[in-house]
Amino acid sequence: MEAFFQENRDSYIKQVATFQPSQDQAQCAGCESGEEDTSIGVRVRPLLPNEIEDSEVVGISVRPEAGYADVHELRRKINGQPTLNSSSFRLDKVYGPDRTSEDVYHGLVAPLVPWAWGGGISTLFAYGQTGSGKTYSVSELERLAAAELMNGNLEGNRDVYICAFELVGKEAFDLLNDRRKIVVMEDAFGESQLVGAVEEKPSTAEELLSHIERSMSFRKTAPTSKNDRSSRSHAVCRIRIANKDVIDAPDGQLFLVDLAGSEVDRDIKEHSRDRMMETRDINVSLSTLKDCIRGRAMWNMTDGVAANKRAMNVHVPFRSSVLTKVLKHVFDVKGDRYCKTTVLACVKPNAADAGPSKNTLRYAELLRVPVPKIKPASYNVNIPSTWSHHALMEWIERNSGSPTISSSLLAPTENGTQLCKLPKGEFVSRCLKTPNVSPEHARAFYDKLWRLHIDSRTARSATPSEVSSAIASEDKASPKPNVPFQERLQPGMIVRVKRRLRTDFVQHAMILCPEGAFEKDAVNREEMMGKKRYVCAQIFGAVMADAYNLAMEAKKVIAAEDMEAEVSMEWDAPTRYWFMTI
Ligand SMILES: Nc1ncnc2c1ncn2[C@@H]1O[C@H](COP(=O)(O)OP(=O)(O)OP(=O)(O)O)[C@@H](O)[C@H]1O
Repeated sequence: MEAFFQENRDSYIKQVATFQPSQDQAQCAGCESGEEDTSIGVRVRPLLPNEIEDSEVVGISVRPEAGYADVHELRRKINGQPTLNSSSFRLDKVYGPDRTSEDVYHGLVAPLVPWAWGGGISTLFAYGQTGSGKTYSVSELERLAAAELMNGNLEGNRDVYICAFELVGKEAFDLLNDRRKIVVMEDAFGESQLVGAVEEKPSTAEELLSHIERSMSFRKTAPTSKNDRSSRSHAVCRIRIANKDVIDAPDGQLFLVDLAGSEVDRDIKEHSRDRMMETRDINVSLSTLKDCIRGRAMWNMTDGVAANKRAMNVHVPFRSSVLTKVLKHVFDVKGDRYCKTTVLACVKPNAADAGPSKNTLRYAELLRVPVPKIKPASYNVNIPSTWSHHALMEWIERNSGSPTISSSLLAPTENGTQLCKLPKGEFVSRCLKTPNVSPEHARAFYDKLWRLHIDSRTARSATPSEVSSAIASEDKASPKPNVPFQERLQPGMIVRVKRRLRTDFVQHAMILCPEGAFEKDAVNREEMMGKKRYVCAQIFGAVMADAYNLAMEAKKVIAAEDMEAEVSMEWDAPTRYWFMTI
């Protein structure tokens, strides 16, 4: 085949230069977009000086406006004549050899940084054939992301932490600590932890970059037939961002993952047994990763509604490889945090590598989950995902308590779905921009919207009357607002206890009955003591922020004078916790 290619080289170059896509592809430009939280792009690197010296031929062309990359192969017809066989692949973003890393960053990667800064989880994966430019691209993109994170243009006070590790087979090694072995474990809350990993806390972009560069120098490399310094591991750089303004907000996380290069069978024939096993492990984990990214994108697309038949068929096998286990929170559909994921497929431009490039692009195309053309659901006051920007503004103005949270500061452009996806830290920070809004108020309002959203998702299969009655009961006004608090005390009421009685955990209690209610002389006893006392069940703070446990077994007698205010809490069946309402 090599001889056949060389004989027809000039004709091949001419045909590639005059390649015309089919009419329907040319017209398809912009008609279909991928799932908005997952974007897939491709970068074709330029021919390298040594490849130009060897007179290698370019076999990939790009059509960035239409979103296509075309791979051209020379085939022999049955009559022995050469013919051009072109395969076209559609992606969200396409970058040709003349595009810079800055172009790739601004077009594809930039949204990940503010998302993580606001408390969300963002992940960039770069994958492709060995020698296709993954490490080159990821290190450039890391440099640009580090500059944006640390240049002080992003709003709010944050602490930035970095850790870097590589995954080789089933093992993990710390790239910031002399490649010491670390252990990936799932903790009691089901979160993946890196036991023994060193985390650095840089305070400038230069410091952050120097940690990234140091980690790269420890990475395991080996020569392959396509790259003298091929990375034989998946390198993961995790930048954790702690919100100093909203202490209990979950940390934002930015993962930058440079995946090990995939090799095709013909390139691994010369490998030793160990190298063959290593390559097999890499290919298996890449295949699992594909299933996970695609499964998660499909789940997001269905908005997690289990009643939806499509969602029930979604399987995300994140436990099948160490790589996806480490990134569990990105793929676990039971997690309650929205994630942004970007995949950069890297390909070589060489005609000789058309086969592997087609594999990379086919894989990339598979990750794209086209958005089905569904008629948007009509507006429903109880379903935030149906709210337009205007309806959302009105809802915020009416339901955010006192003082009213400014809707234009909280949701300047968002609609209901977008606001529900906003990470908690970002939501609370935006609320705090309204003067006199306290962090507790902001958090309670976040919980109110989130609960409405969860209720609307779980109750979509219920009848409309069931849904509206469940939600209406949440917004009930206090029945006797003008009667003094001490005179309204009654069983079932939740109260805040005065500071002097509080322990670290107990600030609230539910009144069960007057003290001695079951004794014959109950009334006399109350009169004798001259003050009302109640048997109360204590309410403890739960592990989740703003959540509480009612401990019926932990009873305490509390005098009415030691109770300072009524507190409104709601029972949340899905989480089995009590939550404070406004
Ligand atoms: N966009 C680009 N512009 C210029 N040179 C590039 C570009 N992308 C990659 N290169 C060069 O191509 C070579 C291979 O790139 P790199 O090592 O990043 O490949 P890789 O995909 O990470 O390979 P492996 O999987 O084997 O580690 C390097 O010499 C790199 O400098």
